[in-house]
Amino acid sequence: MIDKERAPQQRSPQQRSPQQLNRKPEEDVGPPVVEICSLWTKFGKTVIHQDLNLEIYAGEILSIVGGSGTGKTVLLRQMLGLERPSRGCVRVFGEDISEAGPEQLQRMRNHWGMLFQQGALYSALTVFDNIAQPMRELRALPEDVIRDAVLLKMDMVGLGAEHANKMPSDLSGGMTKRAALARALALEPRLLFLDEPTAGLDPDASDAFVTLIQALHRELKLTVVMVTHDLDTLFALSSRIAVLAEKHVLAVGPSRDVLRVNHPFIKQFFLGGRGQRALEVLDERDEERDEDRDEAAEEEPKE
Ligand SMILES: Nc1ncnc2c1ncn2[C@@H]1O[C@H](COP(=O)(O)OP(=O)(O)OP(=O)(O)O)[C@@H](O)[C@H]1O
Repeated sequence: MIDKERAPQQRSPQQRSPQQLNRKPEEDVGPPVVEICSLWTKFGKTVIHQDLNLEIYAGEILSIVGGSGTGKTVLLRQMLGLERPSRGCVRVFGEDISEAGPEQLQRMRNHWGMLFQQGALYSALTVFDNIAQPMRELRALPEDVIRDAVLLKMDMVGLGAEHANKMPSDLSGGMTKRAALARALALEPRLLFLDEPTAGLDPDASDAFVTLIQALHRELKLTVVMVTHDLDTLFALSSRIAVLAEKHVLAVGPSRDVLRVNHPFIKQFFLGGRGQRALEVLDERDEERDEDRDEAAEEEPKE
């Protein structure tokens, strides 16, 4: 039987053209932490991903953007081993998660944290028990060690110990995100997945949460994979942006390079009013960085 998807097909010029932008990080970052190769996802006859490739490197914050229904969440779930692709590989820390059995999957899951947009916390458990839960599941740590670790994680995300016995329903939106982040960091992962981390937060809480993620990324040397629609969050955090369109990664690279790609979705997504405002923030950040660099150069002793 002929596999229609593998057989040569008539394609539009746009599909035939090479990927418009595929930029790796500039510095030498070693092998990818996540590698997605030739991935296809089909639900019935509907093709969501078609020959999709993406590599995510240690220490970067890689953001995935795309129109509604382009398969961002499905891709994230495939990286987490919650769904299997129809075809292709999803390697995380060098192991093919799409081939992994239940035990291997459980072991692999201990190496990453996930902040879900919805259902971030178990509503019937206190903040403390929510954060302790991944540690308790290991069945290897004594309760006093778990207690100290939970309080440390709470401190890391800016949640005072006085919130430990609160129920999730007693927390503000920002505090709920912080508690969920503390839980995602419970097992000291090297890789963190964020699904719409600032969704539902007011602008101040959103800015504060972005600042927290920046600090944790830097201090814990995390690799972060994020899905977000929010341009402020996107530009503030991303080392690189991967744009999902036409069933594959249309462009991947630093924000400025992606913005230059001439594609209708990219123009519409980034260059409307919201995009202009976010770009101004990016410009300000670049200027501040240049000024810091100039100051540092002036302070350096001359030989
Ligand atoms: N288990 C499933 N069975 C059938 N179709 C599914 C399944 N999961 C996802 N889909 C479909 O796959 C497509 C991609 O879904 P996905 O949730 O990944 O999109 P998305 O890019 O995250 O969209 P949004 O930005 O709106 O959240 C959608 O059309 C969705 O209806």
